[in-house]
Amino acid sequence: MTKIRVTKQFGFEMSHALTNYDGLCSNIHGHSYKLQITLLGEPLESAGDPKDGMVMDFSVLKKLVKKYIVEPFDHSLMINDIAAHEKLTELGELYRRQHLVNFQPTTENMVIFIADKLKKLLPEHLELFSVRLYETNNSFAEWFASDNP
Ligand SMILES: Nc1nc2c(c(=O)[nH]1)N=C([C@H](O)[C@H](O)COP(=O)(O)OP(=O)(O)OP(=O)(O)O)CN2
Ligand SMILES: [Zn+2]
Repeated sequence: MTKIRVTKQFGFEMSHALTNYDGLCSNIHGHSYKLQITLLGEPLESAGDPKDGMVMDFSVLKKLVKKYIVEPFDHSLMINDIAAHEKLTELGELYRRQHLVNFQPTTENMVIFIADKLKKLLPEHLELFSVRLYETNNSFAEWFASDNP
């Protein structure tokens, strides 16, 4: 059987701040993130099956990633919870979409977070091959399953 990689691309708008960072990104600012999810698997060989010829139906992958990643992240603020907690909780009461996370919200840490989440949600016969996240047009981080056995 032949293994094939399939990729679906997504976008979301999110703001963040890099707490204690030694530059402008220590301030709250936003990005138009571009996310690419790649799965590895064998195309189904089952004549007559609605999913014949597919590793995973792109529309099923879209629903999954939108529900668990894109929709919660879109138009939200992600902040490291080592930052002033009380003030952030107050802010959260004013603005609902706030993620207090136990990591610095860099592109690197976000791909780790996204990969960990998606691995648990995929059907067993499919492997999450890679996650690529663009923070700007010129900067991205990638997670590869092969680098993290
Ligand atoms: N290794 C990382 N370095 C930086 C990250 C990161 O996630 N990983 N993030 C930032 C900031 O969030 C910042 O918004 C991006 O930094 P910078 O490249 O300086 O931003 P620009 O808008 O100048 O990006 P261009 O692509 O060059 O237009 C900082 N570093
Ligand atoms: Zn940034």
